Amino acid sequence: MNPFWTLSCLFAIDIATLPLIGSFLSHILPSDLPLILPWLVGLSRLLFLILSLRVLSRSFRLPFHRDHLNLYCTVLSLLVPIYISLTSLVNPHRSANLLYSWTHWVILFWCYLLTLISAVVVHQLLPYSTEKKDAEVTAASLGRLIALLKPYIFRFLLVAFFLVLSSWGELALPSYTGHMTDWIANKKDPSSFTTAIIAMSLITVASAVAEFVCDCIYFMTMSLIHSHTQGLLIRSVLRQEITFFDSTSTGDITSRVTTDTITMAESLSSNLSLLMWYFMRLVLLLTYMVMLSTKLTFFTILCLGIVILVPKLSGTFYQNLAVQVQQSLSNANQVALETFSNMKTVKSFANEEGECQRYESKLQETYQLNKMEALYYAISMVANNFSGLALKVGILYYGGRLVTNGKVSGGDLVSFVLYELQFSSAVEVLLRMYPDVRKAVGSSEKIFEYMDRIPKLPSAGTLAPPDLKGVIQFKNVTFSFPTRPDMTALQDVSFELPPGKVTALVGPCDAGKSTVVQLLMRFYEPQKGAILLDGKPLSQYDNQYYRKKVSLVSQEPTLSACSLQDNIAYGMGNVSFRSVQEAAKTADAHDFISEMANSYQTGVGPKGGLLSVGQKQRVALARALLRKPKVLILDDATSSLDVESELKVQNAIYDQLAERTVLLISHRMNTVQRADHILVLEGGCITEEGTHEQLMAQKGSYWKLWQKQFSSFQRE
Ligand SMILES: Nc1ncnc2c1ncn2[C@@H]1O[C@H](COP(=O)(O)OP(=O)(O)OP(=O)(O)O)[C@@H](O)[C@H]1O
Repeated sequence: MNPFWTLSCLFAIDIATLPLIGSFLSHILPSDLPLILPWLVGLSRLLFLILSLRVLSRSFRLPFHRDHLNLYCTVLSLLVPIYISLTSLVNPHRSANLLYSWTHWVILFWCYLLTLISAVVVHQLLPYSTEKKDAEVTAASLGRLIALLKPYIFRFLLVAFFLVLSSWGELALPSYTGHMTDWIANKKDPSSFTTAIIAMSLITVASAVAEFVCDCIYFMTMSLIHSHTQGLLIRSVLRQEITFFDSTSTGDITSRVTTDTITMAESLSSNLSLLMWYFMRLVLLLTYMVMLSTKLTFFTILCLGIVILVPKLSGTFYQNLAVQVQQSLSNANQVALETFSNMKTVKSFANEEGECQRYESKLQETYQLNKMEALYYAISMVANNFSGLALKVGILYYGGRLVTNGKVSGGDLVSFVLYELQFSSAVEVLLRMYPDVRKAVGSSEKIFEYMDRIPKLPSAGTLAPPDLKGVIQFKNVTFSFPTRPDMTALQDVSFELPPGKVTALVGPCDAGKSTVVQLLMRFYEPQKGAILLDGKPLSQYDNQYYRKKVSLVSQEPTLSACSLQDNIAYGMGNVSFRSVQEAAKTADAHDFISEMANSYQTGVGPKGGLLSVGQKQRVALARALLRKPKVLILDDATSSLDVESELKVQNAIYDQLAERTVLLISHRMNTVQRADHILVLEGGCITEEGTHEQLMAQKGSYWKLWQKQFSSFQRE
C-alpha cells in the first residue's frame, strides 16, 4: 500500500479510538483524579497508535522509519496531557474545561500541526542511517541470545528455582510486617508476635543462602557461555572464504572477537542477572499486591504503561548510536593495528607524527559520537527516572484515597505500601538497566552476523586417492578477484604441470603469476574454465587431503610466534624431531638453526620478526617439504637467499623431483633457466612457452625479460 494510505489508516484509527478511550477511562476512574485522567488517556492513545503501527508495518510500506514514527506518535499523544498539566498550574478552571475536549477539532488540529512541525525538525536533526538495525533485527538477536543459553537449560532452571526461593523469602517480610501492625493495633495473642519474629528471621537466613547459591551457579554458567561463544565465533571466522578477509578489516574482526564478546558477556553477567532478579521480584510483588487490593493493583498496572513506553522510545536512539560508536572504535583500532604491524615502514619514512594524526582524527570521530551517545544516555536516564517518579506519586495518591475511604485495612495498607515501594524501586532498576541490556543486544547483533555468515565456498569434496600422480591442468581459466570484478586477472589461461618436472612461470609485475598460485591453493574459484588435479576438479578433493598434497612457499612467508621446530611442524600434529631436522637440512636451514642459542627451540618472535627474510624463507621451505607434498609451489620463495644458498635449495629440489610436480615462480631469470618447461604470463594471458633455449631463440617476451635483467646487471 502507498505510504500515504498507511498514514491515512493511522489517522482514521486515532480519530475512531480516541473518543472511546476517553469515555471508557473517565467512566472507570474515580472523578477525584482530574490530573491523572489526561495522562492515562494520552498513554492509552499512544499504546493504540504504536500497536496499530506495528500491525500496519507488517503488510504496508511506512513513509518514515518506524523509530521516527514511534516518536511522532508520542508527541501527538502526550501534547494534550502536558498542556493540561501546565495549564492547571496557572489556570485550574481552564484545565478543567479542557479535560473532556480531546476530540474537539481545534485541539486535534493543533496536535497534528505541532506533531508535523516536530517531525520536520526531527527529520532534519536525526537523519536515520540505513546501516542501523531495526527492531526486527534486535528481536532476532534476542532469539539468538536465548538459543545460546539453551544448552545450559538445566543450570538456568536451578538458578530460577533458587531465584524464586530467595525472592519469595524477601517478599514475605512485608506481609509479616502487616500482620504485626494488625497485632499492635488489635492487641492480639502475644505468641503470634514471637512466631512472626522467628519466621521473619528464618526466612531472611534462608533467602540469603538461596541468593548465594543462585549467584554462584549463574555467574559460573555465564563465564562458560562467554568462552563457548568466543570459541564458536573464532570457528565461524576461520571457516570463511578468503574474499571475506579481503573485504573485512582485521580491526573489525578483532573487535568482534574481543570487544563485542566482552561487552556482551559483561552485560549478560551483570545486567541480565539483575534483570532476572528484579523481574522475578516484580512478578511476586504483583501477586502479593493483587492479594491485598485488586483496585490498587489495577491502578498500578494502568500506570505501568508509562514505564514500559518511555524507555522503549528513549532507548531506540541510544542503541543506534551505540552501534555507530562501536563501528567508529573499530575503525580507530584498525589504524592502530595497521601502524603497529608496519612499524618498520613507519620508522623508515619518519611518519610517526602522520600516523599519530591519522589515529587522532579517527578518535576525534569516535569522540563526536561519544558526545551524542552521552547526551542520549542522559536523556533516556532522565526520562526513565521521571516516569518512575510519576508512577510512585500516582500509586501513593490513589492508594491514600482508598485507605481514607475505608476500602483497605490498616495492616494491608502497610503491607501494600511496602510492596509498592519495592515495586517502584524494581521498576526503576529495570528502567536503568534497559539501555545497557539493549547495548548488549547491539553487540550481540554483530557477533551473530559473523556467526551466522555462511561461507561462500563450493560444497566440500571427498576425493582422497592414495596414489596421487600430481598432474595439474588449467583449462581455459578466466578469473577476476571478487573485490575487483571489473578487472580480469587471468584470461583464458591453459597449461599443464607434469609430475617429475619443474615448470617455471615468468612475467612482468602484475602479470597474474601469484593469482595462478592463489587459484591453485583454492583460495578463490575461477569464474570460467576448470583447474584439474589428476583429471578431477580441485573442488572434488577433500580439503585436508588437498592441503597436505599441495604446498606453497611464498615470497613473504608468515611464521607464528613459537619455536623454530613448531614452525616447521606447523599443522602436522605429532612429527618426529628427526623428520623436522631432515626437512630443515633440505631447505638449507639446519646450519643457521644449529647456530642459534636454543637451536630448534629458539623462538622466532611475532610473525617471525626475529629472523631475516632469507632465514624465514628457508624455514617456510622446510615447513612445506616436511609435508612431502605431491605438488610444490615456490612463489619467489628463494628471492632473498644468497647465490650459494639458492643453489643448495635448487639442487635439493631437483634431486627429489621424481616425487613431485614443481611450479617455480621467480623474477631471477638464472633460477628459471634450469626449469624443464617455461610459461610466460603477460597481462593475465600465457603468451609464450617452451624450454629456455627455445624461448631465447624466439626472441619474444622471454628474451626481452632476459635482456632487461642482463642490462640492469651490467649497469650495476
Ligand atoms: N586479493 C586481491 N584482490 C584484488 N586484486 C588483486 C588481489 N591480488 C592481486 N590482485 C590484482 O591482480 C593483478 C595480478 O596480481 P598478481 O599478484 O597475480 O601479479 P604478479 O604477476 O604475481 O605480480 P608480482 O610479480 O609483482 O608479484 C594485479 O593487478 C593485482 O593488483
